[in-house]
Amino acid sequence: METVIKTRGLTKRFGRRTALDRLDLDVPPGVIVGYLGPNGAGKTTTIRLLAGLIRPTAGSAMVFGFDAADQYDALQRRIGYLPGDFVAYPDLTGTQYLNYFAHLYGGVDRNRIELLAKRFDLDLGVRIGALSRGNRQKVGIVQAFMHDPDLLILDEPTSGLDPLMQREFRALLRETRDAGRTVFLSSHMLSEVEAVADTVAILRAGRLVTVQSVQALKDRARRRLDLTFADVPPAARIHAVPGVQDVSVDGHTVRVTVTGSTAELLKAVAPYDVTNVLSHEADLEAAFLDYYDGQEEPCSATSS
Ligand SMILES: Nc1ncnc2c1ncn2[C@@H]1O[C@H](COP(=O)(O)OP(=O)(O)OP(=O)(O)O)[C@@H](O)[C@H]1O
Repeated sequence: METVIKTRGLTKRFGRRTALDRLDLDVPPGVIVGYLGPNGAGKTTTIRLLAGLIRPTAGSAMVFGFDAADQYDALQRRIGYLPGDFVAYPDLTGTQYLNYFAHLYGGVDRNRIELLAKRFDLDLGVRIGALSRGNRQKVGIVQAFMHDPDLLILDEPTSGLDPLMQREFRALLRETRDAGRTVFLSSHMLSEVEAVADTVAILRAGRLVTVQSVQALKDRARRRLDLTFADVPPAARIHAVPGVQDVSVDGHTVRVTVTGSTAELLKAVAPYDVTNVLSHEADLEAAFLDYYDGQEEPCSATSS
């Protein structure tokens, strides 16, 4: 299977500042990758490298087997790019602006433009300068998707969109993925990508910290459990179970926090006549913040 994005030792320095440090990343076709990291982590730098807008200081970024920095012409039609700071010519209407890009792409199905605009409730007859920030962002979204590219590279795509439009946008991403396209989107908010991404790659201070499936991230996240017993077991018995923390007893109910699988805990308490188990949502945010704030060390992970 053709690898869509393949970076090796991809590095970008601005003067003495290393914005991106030896990134090794493989993205297969037909997935949505959420590229996450705190402000200044290097997300936009990576995206600009992949879109061929800046040249790496070292290493390489290959997209569909072409060098993103040197062979952009071969890639232009296959990539849909939405910059984080989308600005368009304010004096043009949406239609004029999109027609201009459609021409650059060598022609685009007008119907598709109309459908996308309608879907996002965007009036293409209005001058871009007169649109609200969210509506300008929608022009950028239509521009990125209108030529039905094989790869979407989207920098903070939902910024400025209201919740209804964010939901519509997520639906569009899923359809795009289900049609076999690949989506690479950056965000600094886990909640934004959790709902839609198959894989998350987490970047911190220019280094890739981890690449894993959203499911794997959930599986290793902390989860709160309330266990109710007819016959409460000794707290020490529960404390002894690997991954268990924060044990508190309230009458017949024992509250615990478990990291990873809850199977060991359930096995350990089985002899004590459990009458009820209440499992709260896994705290994905906490697992994610561990990566953000340096609890988890960087690795040179490669996704598959
Ligand atoms: N053109 C530039 N000149 C100098 N430094 C830059 C330039 N572009 C980025 N940087 C620096 O590189 C680092 C990474 O920036 P980048 O914009 O890639 O981060 P980011 O993860 O996209 O952050 P944010 O979430 O705030 O958008 C930052 O320290 C930034 O100041």
